[in-house]
Amino acid sequence: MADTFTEIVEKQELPYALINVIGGPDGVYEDHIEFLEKHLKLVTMQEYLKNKHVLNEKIQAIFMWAGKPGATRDLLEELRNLKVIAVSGVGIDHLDLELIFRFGIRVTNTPFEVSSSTADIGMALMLASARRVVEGYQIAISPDTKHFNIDWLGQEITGATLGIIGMGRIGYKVAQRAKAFEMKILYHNRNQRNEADEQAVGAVYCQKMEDLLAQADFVMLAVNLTPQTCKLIGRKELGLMKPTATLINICRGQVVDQDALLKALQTKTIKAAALDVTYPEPLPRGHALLELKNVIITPHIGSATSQARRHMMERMVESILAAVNGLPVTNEVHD
Ligand SMILES: O=C(O)C(=O)CO
Repeated sequence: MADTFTEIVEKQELPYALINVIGGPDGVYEDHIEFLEKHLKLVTMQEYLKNKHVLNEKIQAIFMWAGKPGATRDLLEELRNLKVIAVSGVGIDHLDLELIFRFGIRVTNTPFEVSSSTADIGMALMLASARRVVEGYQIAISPDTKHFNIDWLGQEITGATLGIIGMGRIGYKVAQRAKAFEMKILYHNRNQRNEADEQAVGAVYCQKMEDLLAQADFVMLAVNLTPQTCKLIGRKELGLMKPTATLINICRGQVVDQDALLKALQTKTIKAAALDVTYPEPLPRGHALLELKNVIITPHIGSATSQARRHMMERMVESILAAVNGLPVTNEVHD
C-alpha cells in the first residue's frame, strides 16, 4: 500500500464495519478479531439492530463473511453512508449486484485467496472418488470386516483424461496440479487461454463442451454461477459422458441439474460423482444422492483452510480501507 494511503488510514477514526456475529457457524472467526479490530470498528448485527439510529450514519462497510449479513434492500436503504461490501470468497451469486450498484456501493471479493484451496479440494475429491477412499475407510473401520478383499479396485488418475469446465483461476490451478499427476488435460472456457498458459500445463482447448464431455474420464466443474451456467450440466450433457466417467463439482450446486445427475448415477449413465457443492446445502437428510455408493459429498469446503480464510479476511480489510478512502480496490467486482 502506498504511503499516502497508510497515512490516511492512520489519521482517521476506524471505519465502522457491520459483521454478522463473532464465532459460531455464521460468524467471523474469533482468531481474526484482533487483526480486524486493529483496522475496523466492528459492529455485530445484534448491536446494529439495538442502535440503528446512531449506526445507520456511521457504518461504511459490510464485512460479509460466508454470505452474512446479507445485503437486503432494507439494509441498503438504512445504511446511508455505506461505501463497500467486502465479500469473502470468490462466488458473488448470492448478491443482487444490480440493486447494490444502484445504491452506488462498491463490491469486492477474494478470488486469489481461495484459488489454491479450492483447486486442492477438486484434486482431493477426484482422488478420493477414483481410489474409493471413503468406501475404503468404511471397510477399514467396519466391525464386519474380517479380511481385506484384493479384488476391491479403484481407478488410476495417472494417464487419465481430465476435462476442466471453467478455466479461470481455480480451473487453471487444477490443471497445474493435474499435470503433476501426468493427466491429459482438456478444457472448455468462454475464452481460450493464451498459448503460453496452455503449454505450461499441457491443456488442450475444446471450443465445444460436448467434445470434452465425450472424451474425459473426469469432468471437473469450476465455473462461476451465472444465468448462463445454471444447469449447464443436465441430462443431455451427462448422456454425452463416458459410462466410466466421474463428475466433480467444486463451484456451485446449481451448475448441475441435480435430478438429472441422480438419474445418471442410478442408471450408471456415468460412473460416479464427487461434489463439494449441492443445492440446497446441506442436502435434506434421506436425499437419494446421500444414499448412493458412487457419490461422495463434502460440505462446501473449497476455501476451508486456515491459510485461505486468514488471507481472505486480510484482503477484505485491505479492500474496505481502500474503498472507504475512495482508492482503487484490488478485487473490485464490476457489473
Ligand atoms: O469462494 C467461494 O465462493 C467458494 O465457494 C469456495 O469454495
